[in-house]
Amino acid sequence: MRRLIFTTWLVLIGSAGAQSFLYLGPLGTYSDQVAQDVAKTRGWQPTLASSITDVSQQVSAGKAPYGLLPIENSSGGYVAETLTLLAKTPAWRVIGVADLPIDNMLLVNPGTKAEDITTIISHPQPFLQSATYLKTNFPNAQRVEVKSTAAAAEEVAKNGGKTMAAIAAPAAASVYKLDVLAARIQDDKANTTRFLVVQGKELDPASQADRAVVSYLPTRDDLGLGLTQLLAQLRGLGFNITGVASTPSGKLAQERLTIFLAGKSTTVGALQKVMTRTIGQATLIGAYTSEAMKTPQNASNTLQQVCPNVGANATGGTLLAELTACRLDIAFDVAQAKYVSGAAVEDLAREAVVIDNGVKALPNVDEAFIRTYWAAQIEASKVAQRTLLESWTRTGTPKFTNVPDLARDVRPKLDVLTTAISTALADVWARRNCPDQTVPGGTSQARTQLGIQYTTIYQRAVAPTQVACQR
Ligand SMILES: O=C(O)C(=O)C[C@]1(C(=O)O)C=C[C@@H](O)C=C1
Repeated sequence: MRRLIFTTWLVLIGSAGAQSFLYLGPLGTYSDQVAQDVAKTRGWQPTLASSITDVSQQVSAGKAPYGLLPIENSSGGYVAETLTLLAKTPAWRVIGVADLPIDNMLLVNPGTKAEDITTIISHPQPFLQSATYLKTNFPNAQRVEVKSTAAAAEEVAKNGGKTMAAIAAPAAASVYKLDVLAARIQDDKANTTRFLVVQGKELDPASQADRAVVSYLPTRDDLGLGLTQLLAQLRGLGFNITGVASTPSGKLAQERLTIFLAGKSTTVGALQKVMTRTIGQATLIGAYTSEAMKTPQNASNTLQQVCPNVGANATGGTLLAELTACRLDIAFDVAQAKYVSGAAVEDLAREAVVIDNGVKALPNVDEAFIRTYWAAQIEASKVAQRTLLESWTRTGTPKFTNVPDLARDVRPKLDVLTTAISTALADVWARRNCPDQTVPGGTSQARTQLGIQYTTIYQRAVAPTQVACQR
C-alpha cells in the first residue's frame, strides 16, 4: 500500500546528530509534511533517510534519537515494510502516532490549462484513490506511473511543459513550484495515513500510557492459550485490541502478531509486567498517550475542527466560499478576545504577517490577486469585529469569561485557514471556478449576532475572487 510515500527512494541521508528526527522523504511527499509538523512542535531536526528500513536501522543503532514510520492507511491497510520491522522486535520503541489526511492535488506548471493535459503522472496509489475524478475529467489522458508522488511532481516541473500533470501531495506544489489545478481529487475525502513516532531508547516505566503496541510470538501450537492469557491481562488493565497484524516468523505455522491496543491510562511499567507473565514471547514495542504527538494540525486545529461548516467534499469555488465564510466566523472569537483584553481591532504588524504568508504560500499565482483577496478578508474581519464590539459596548454586555486567547488559540486557527484558503485560491485561479456570491450554508455565532450585516460583509470578502474568472 501507499508505496508512493514509502518506497526506497534514494535521497541524501541527513546528518543524524542530536535530536534529529529521521523520516523517508523525499521533500514534497506526505511523510515530509507530517515530519515537518511533528518536528516543529517537538523542537526536533527533520532529517531525510533513504528508506523506511534505514530509519529503523539508524534509530536502532543510536545514530538518530527519533524516527517516523508510516504504519497504516485508512483505506490501504497496514504498511508491510514497517510491520516487518515491528515483527523483528526492533531496538526502538513507539512513543506516539501522528495522523495525516491524504489530499491528492493535481499539479501543473503555471499556465497549463486542463484541456491541454495529455499525460498524468503519479505513483500507482493516487491513480486508484482518484479514479472517479480522473475518469470524469481526464478520461483520455495517458497515465504514467513513477516511484513516488514527489518524483512525479519533479518530472512535471522539469519535463512536463504545459501538457502534463502530477497527482501529488500539497507539499510538492511549493517544493517544485507548481500550480494546483485541482485540489482534494481523491474519491475518499477522509483518507488518512497514520505514522509511528519512535525513539531509540527503552520506554520509561514510570510514564503514563493509554495506547500500546505489543509484538507477540506464541510458542508453537499454542497461539490460543498464550494469546488468551496475554489479552486477559491487558484487559485487566483496561486495554482493548484496536488492530492485529500478522507477519511471518520464519517458521512454518508460527506467525508473529503485532497487536495495537487502546485503553485507560496506566503506567508503562504495569504494561511491561504483563509481558513477563505471558506464555510465548511478548514484547512491549510501544506505549504512549493518545495526545503524545498532537501537532497544531492534527490536534485542535484540523480544518474540520476550525471550520465545522466546511463540507468534506467541497472543492473549487464552493470550498473557497466556505473557507471565506469560516474566516469571517472566526472574527467573532477575535472580537470576544479583544472585548476582554481591550486590544485594538487593527494590528498592522499582524496584517503584514497574514498577507505575507498568503503570498508566500502561492509563489505561482498572480500576486496582486492574492494580496487583494487577503486585504479584503482582513477588512471584513475588522468590520465584523467593530460591529460586534460596538453592539456589546452599547448594550453593556459584561466582559465574557473563558474566551479563547488571541495569540494562543485564535491566530493559530487563522493560520490553519491561510494554508487551506491558499490551496483553494490556487485551484480557483487555475480552473477559473469562482465562488458563488451568496453566503454558504451553516451557522455560527458571528452569523447569529451580525444578522443581515453578515451577508454584506461576506459579499465584500468574497468579491475579489471573481478576478480569477474574469481574467
Ligand atoms: O489577529 C487579529 O488581531 C485580527 O484582528 C485578525 C486580523 C485578520 O483578519 O487576520 C484582522 C485585523 C487585524 O488588523 C489583524 C488581523
